Amino acid sequence: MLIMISKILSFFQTKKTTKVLIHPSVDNNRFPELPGFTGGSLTCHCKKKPVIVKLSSQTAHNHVCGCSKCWKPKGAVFSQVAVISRENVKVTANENKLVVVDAQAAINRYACKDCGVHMYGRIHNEAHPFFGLDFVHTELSKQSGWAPAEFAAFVSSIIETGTNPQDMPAIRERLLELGLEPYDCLSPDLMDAIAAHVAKKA
Ligand SMILES: N[C@@H](CCC(=O)N[C@@H](CS)C(=O)NCC(=O)O)C(=O)O
Ligand SMILES: [Zn+2]
Ligand SMILES: [Zn+2]
Repeated sequence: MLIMISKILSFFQTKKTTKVLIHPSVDNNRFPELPGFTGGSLTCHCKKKPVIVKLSSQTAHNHVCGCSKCWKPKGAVFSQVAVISRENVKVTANENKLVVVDAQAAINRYACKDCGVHMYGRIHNEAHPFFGLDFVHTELSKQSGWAPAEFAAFVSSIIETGTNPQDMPAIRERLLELGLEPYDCLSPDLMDAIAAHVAKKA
């Protein structure tokens, strides 16, 4: 009987203390974007000769992404990724260290070959609905003022990289608590933009 009581107690204690972690940029405070913010620089994790990418505008549609292809910082379950016009993205240092992770993917992700950090993602197919937009991780910037994450995309995909399906209700609950509406593909705005692009082409 005593063993049973202690098992029940420890279950509730674990439940209370287990915190669902999403991504370091959203787990605690999400800072609002700074009006008039005009960009900053992304730096990879290399101590020596880091790759630097200059972004010369604010980003849009920042979100957390659960897909297996987007770069995640160590320990994070989700990636955080935003879009920006490709003309506002310039590699300003150590471009020779960048390699494309998967040339067959719609988004070519340019990663530092030494530290593995993805510096930007680019779509080369002009017919793609998001052609002209690059994908970036603004947490790689020291500047503050970036637009914060607004929603959670590809949530079910985290199961593909090892999340236990049983943990999904708690993860979706936490996302809602953070004000990050969970979607299993992109947000309705972005899905509508894709569908409108397809309809226009048809
Ligand atoms: N379930 C898949 C989803 C992959 C996926 O479709 N990712 C989205 C969000 S980043 C995408 O647009 N991918 C295009 C690409 O990676 O080129 C996975 O986790 O690998
Ligand atoms: Zn690096
Ligand atoms: Zn993704």
